[in-house]
Amino acid sequence: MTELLTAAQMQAIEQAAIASGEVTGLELMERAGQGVVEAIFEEWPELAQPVESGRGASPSRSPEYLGKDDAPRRAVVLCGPGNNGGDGFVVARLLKERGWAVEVFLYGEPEKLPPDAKVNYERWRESDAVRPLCEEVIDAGEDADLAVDAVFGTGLTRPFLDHGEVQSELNLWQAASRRGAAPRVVAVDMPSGACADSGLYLGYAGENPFDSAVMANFTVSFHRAKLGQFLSDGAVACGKVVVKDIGLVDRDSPAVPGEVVTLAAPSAGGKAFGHKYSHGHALLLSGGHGRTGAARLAARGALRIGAGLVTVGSPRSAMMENAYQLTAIMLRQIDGPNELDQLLEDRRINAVCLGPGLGLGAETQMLVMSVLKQERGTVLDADALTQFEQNPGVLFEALHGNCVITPHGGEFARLFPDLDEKLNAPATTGPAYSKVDATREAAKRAGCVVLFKGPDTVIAAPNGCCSVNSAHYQRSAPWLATAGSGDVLAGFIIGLMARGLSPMQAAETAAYLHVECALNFGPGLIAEDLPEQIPTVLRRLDIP
Ligand SMILES: NC(=O)C1=CN([C@@H]2O[C@H](COP(=O)(O)OP(=O)(O)OC[C@H]3O[C@@H](n4cnc5c(N)ncnc54)[C@H](O)[C@@H]3O)[C@@H](O)[C@H]2O)[C@@H](O)CC1
Ligand SMILES: [K+]
Repeated sequence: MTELLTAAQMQAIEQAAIASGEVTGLELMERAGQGVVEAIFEEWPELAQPVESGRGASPSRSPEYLGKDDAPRRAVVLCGPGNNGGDGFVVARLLKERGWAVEVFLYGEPEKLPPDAKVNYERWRESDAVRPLCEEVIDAGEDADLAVDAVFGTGLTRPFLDHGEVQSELNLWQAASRRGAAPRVVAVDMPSGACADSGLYLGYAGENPFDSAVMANFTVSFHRAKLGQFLSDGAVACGKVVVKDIGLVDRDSPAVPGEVVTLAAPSAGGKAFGHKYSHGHALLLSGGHGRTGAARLAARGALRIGAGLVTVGSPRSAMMENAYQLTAIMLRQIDGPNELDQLLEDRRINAVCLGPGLGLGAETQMLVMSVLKQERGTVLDADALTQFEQNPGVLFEALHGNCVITPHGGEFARLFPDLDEKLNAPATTGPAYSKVDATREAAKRAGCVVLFKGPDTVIAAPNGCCSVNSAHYQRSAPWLATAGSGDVLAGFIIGLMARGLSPMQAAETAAYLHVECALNFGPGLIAEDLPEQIPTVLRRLDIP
């Protein structure tokens, strides 16, 4: 797991390091600029060679040593009014020291630059010009190898909509550069205009920022990745995230609590020992005739992920339909809450999932209430959530600490309309309200773990623990958005809860493995394929 930082957390770490006397702001800025340059050449080693050379040119050669056929590499560097701009001046200088031809543009007034950025501005000005940020960037950049976006980083507080034509040009370059037809775009810390906490582009009310805002081929961040690089638009706009160490140490800062982590491969698992009952018994409730597939998908997920026993509880109308299609999974007839209560007298059934395909109506509400009374491991998904659209408070009162609810965007809006409104309101000031903020508030209100689905799945517990399961960058699996995939996720969670994982651990592990299953299968995936990937995925991750 890696910690993701908000802008405030990063600033607190930086300030503490400077206050301790270990390092100065100027040194940090120099390391940040060095980190960017290092990352550029690691990502694109060919840029270390002068144009047309290819004869073993040294990356550190200065222009006077270029061969007669060699032309220097060219960059445009766009600097902003804060320390992100300061990093940009360092990058410009270091590239120039490597023999590059560099043109620098500044958004803002030089005399207002913060002290460290001003020092680096002046160092650059000793030998070179700085032009105000203007459309000429486009002409200057068209034949360049590289465009460096150092306009705004973690300090963005309001929309950056000025110079829209320059931003959309950077946007076009990052797309065209993949075909080798334009300069590559590197963002320093964040693509400018996107909020480092929420990933939202500020000021794009109802518009698609991906048409016109800055997008990068890759983004170089410092010390730790930022939340906004994994959430919402930010997870698309960064292109890829490289984190460079600038010599800071983590410190607990009571002023800015709230650690959020990205999930890594789980070590939990271990079905190596024990009786089938010691791995728990999960019950999943099926919908009626014609609506049974969702529960079976979830049940298959629960069994594959290692629940000792899995039972589908089915109404009479769907018994035959379920019986034809279940083998290792057991089947019990359950008509209504009384029969459910009777079955749950068997205390070995330690985890219950309901919602997928269950249908809407009074009976669903009674079944949910009946299960919640039992305080057993419970996962509520789909219809079991939508059922409470009119009276979410009733659900929140009944939920307890041994539950996980797994809303997608629509279900989240039904249960938490005010949080959804805040999340989807046009972001105009930074740091903007994020999916992490919304999920944390939801978990507190619901009194249980909330797993808010999406390519940026956020999981939060009522105590504030929070993680992001990102299906972006090297874990991008767009084919996971397929019918029934959420049912399998609910099944994975309940299977792990049956095996004794805590609700938070179960939700995190299931979410991680769900994406791994999709990656393992690849395009063409349908929900039925997901549980079948579990054996390979567990073997690959060395989970016995
Ligand atoms: N925090 C750290 O530890 C380090 C930070 N560094 C760099 O410093 C950056 C943060 O610097 P800053 O806090 O100065 O923030 P930024 O450089 O992101 O810019 C913020 C400045 O611009 C103003 N501003 C915000 N939105 C604006 C808008 N839309 N239009 C006009 N002005 C606007 C703010 O009032 C502030 O003065 C990081 O992203 C990183 O690149 C690095 O130098 C190294 C270490
Ligand atoms: K930037």
